[in-house]
Amino acid sequence: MAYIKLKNITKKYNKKMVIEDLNFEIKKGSFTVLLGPSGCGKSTTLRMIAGLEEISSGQILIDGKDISKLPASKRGISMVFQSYALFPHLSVKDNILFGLKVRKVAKDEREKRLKKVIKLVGLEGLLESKPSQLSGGQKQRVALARAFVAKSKICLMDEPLSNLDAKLRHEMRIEIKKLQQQLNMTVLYVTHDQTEAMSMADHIILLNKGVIEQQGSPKELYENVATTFVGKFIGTPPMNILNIKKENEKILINNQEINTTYSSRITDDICFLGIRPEDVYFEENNSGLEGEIIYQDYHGSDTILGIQTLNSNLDNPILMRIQKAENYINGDRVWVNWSETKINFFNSQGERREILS
Ligand SMILES: Nc1ncnc2c1ncn2[C@@H]1O[C@H](COP(=O)(O)OP(=O)(O)OP(=O)(O)O)[C@@H](O)[C@H]1O
Repeated sequence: MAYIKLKNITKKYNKKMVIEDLNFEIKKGSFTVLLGPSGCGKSTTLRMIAGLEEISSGQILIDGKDISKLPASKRGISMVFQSYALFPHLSVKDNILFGLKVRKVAKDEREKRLKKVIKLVGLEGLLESKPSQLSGGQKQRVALARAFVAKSKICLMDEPLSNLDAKLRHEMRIEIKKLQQQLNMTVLYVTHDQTEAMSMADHIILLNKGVIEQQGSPKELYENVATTFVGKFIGTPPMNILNIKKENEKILINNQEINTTYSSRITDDICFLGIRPEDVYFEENNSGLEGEIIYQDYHGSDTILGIQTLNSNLDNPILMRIQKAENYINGDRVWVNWSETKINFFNSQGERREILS
């Protein structure tokens, strides 16, 4: 059963529609990530659930109860912000306990919870420090401790790791996920970073311009792409989206004629072919699509090659991921292909079309 439910949520700022008829459900104890490009309405959605922003229409239900009109303090939700939102003049301890003091939680109980949470997030020895004396990672731990000490069942996190360096961000991802499981919290986490979403989420809701493009587990979004937008958004590097069209019974991909077994099934509405970089391979016998290597992006265990196909004025090269790239140099003429079972087809609107099954 849904624990948090958004029903027909609309949000307008003045006359500008930012969220339009948004519906989704979140399961109790799950880690859900609201993902999408900058400006798509993620923070607005989170802030409406928290009660920091009014909804224009619709309903927000928690455990079956409509909380749309409840003030933020009565919703039983804690929140962690990108900017940490710590009080600079208060110590770590007082920052963490601030909310409990406001709510007049007894001193004994406060101390008990503080001890537990400090151990949980690893802030021992820093209780008397001021935020200005802490690193970014330590400040974020204080913000997490403050959210956890409230013992709310729901925690909303708005890009909490964006201000940290790559290594720390990676460590904190694992820690936050671990803490969420230990505390059995329901987390809704906002990010524009798909790698973060893929590594942390049980469930991803991918937003585009205020509407849901696709939702599901990370695996579902990677392997069962609903639209070209999802293909281009999920995956490092993203899915290759190539032009495909039928002309006099011939199939042209990026303006090159290619032999396929599926040509009879290509209908006029099919406009794009999607293929993951790991599914692209070199064709030894000079068949497939012809192109030129234009860049090599070395990652140690593998290399991403960018291949510009001939006769195409497209900006985007075909990306392929290979294990050993030392035999290739930029400017090499190559032929690439892919297994037909790995192809995704899309119509002119970018929606997936099943034609091979
Ligand atoms: N207070 C406001 N007044 C007017 N427009 C706003 C306000 N807050 C947000 N918006 C607009 O609403 C849209 C969604 O903003 P929101 O901050 O929710 O996006 P986001 O997906 O969280 O983006 P980011 O990742 O950049 O934070 C944007 O077009 C933004 O300009």
